[in-house]
Amino acid sequence: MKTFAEFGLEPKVLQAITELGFEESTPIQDKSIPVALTGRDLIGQAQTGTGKTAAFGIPLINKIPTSEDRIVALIMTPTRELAIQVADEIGKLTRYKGLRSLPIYGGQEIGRQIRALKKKPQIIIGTPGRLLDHINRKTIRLEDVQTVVLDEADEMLDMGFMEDIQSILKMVPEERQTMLFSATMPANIQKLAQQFLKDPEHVSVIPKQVTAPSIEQSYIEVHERQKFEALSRLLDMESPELAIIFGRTKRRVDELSEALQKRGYSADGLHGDLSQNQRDNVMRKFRDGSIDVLVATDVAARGLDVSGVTHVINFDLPQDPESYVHRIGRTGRAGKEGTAWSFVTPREIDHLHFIERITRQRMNRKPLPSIAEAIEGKQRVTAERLLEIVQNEEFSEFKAIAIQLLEQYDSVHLLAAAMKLITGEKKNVDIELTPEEPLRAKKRRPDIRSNGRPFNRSGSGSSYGGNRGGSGGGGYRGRDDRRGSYSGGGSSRGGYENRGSGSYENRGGSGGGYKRSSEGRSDTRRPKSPSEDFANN
Ligand SMILES: Nc1ncnc2c1ncn2[C@@H]1O[C@H](COP(=O)(O)OP(=O)(O)OP(=O)(O)O)[C@@H](O)[C@H]1O
Ligand SMILES: [Mg+2]
Repeated sequence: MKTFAEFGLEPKVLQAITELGFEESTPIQDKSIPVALTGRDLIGQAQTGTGKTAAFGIPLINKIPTSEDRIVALIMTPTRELAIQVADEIGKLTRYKGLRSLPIYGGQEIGRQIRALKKKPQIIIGTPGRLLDHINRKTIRLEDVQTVVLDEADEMLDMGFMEDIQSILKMVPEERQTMLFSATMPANIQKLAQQFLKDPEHVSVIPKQVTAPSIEQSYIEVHERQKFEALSRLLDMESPELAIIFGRTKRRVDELSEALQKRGYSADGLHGDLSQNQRDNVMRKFRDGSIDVLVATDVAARGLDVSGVTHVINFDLPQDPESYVHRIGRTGRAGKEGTAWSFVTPREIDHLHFIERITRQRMNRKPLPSIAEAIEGKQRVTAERLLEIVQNEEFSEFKAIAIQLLEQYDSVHLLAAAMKLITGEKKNVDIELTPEEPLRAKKRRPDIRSNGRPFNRSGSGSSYGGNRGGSGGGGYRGRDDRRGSYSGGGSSRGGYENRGSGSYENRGGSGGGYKRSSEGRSDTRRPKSPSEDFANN
């Protein structure tokens, strides 16, 4: 890995990077920053949590002159929360350079955005719907834009933003640099790339598995009606620092977060039907730790970076392997460890294996946590809290009473009673959730080995289309075959580039591949469109 000083960046940008605490570049930064600095178009793919934001943010910021007072850079994201977060990171990176950046997203009062736009930001980070709104009102002009970034490009397509993106990019001069970034690059991205990118360089840092290696992945087979009990035992057993629980629908998220609150967990829900104020509040509480469980639809699956998320739980399995990859990628970020659990109903086992095959990562099968394990987990947390106080806090005002009590009672008895008090009783409330239909495995099983179309890797320097691989090779090999990791084990060539054909991101095309067209989807899939979970972007 390189130090950032080796990229020849402006001192003020370097200073901001140092302040963020980044010592070395991550593999995707290593590969894409030099390419992006030349002004070339770029398609960047790397696992979740490996610093793609800075990979496009740093070169973008580096090239904007401080004297600039027009909008010269545009970053698009699929969700509002992600726009806010990316704007925040860009803000930190421009701190010493003194550029102005502004998030523009649906749900926020437009007048407020118009006032902020009068301060002449050079960088806009927005969701497509609201951006178009401003373009139509002529409160945003894109005729001077020189750099466009589509973060989570595949998700924007999946959400039906293709037309919006087309309309937006028509307003941007053709002489520009365009970059696409995501951890997953399904085949439909080619259409977007062909239309909007010029001879892009493919920068891919993906080892055999597209999921981040630092995430331990397990599943529990449960019946639909056992799920809530399983969840509460799992939370007790594991005692996450922060956890994100994904549910399939908004109703599910509402019911689940309410149920968790009733049982005494500090939880709240996030989905697209909440007002933006509510959404902001929930995210703020989760980021500052005033709640420790975030229950969410896939609106939270992409890009969100909250430090301290130790656990991701798929209360309901996601429909798409991509979604699985992104959901679990909310943990195990920036080289940290993470744990992902998925609940699978007996009828969904095939679907789980399908996800395993596509992601080339086997999940460990685990039994339903027992009541004893749940209790043990809670006791462990109590003991930790107690020791924390013993070691780090002042409690001398309690000593007199402690001595008095010890004269009358046995110390083990006393301590056990105190622990019982701290742990608290589990609130015994009956919980009933509306059952969700099981997901069904695809009718036509895609065989990822027979449809190999390797990406051109970084350095080969050409676009999609050429370089088609044959079939065979590169099949699923199980979890012991991990190669290459974020924390830098193994060289990037050996680790990331020598996959056989048939890799995850190259499905699609004709025959047998994992398709994203509607015919390929199970009919239980809920439509995902801007009007659904991501309303009013
Ligand atoms: N060079 C670096 N050194 C240390 N930490 C870094 C570095 N670059 C980025 N990070 C941190 O890593 C975390 C993940 O970065 P980021 O959100 O950009 O990941 P990502 O690749 O975009 O993930 P996703 O696919 O989930 O969107 C952030 O907290 C970021 O500040
Ligand atoms: Mg990201």
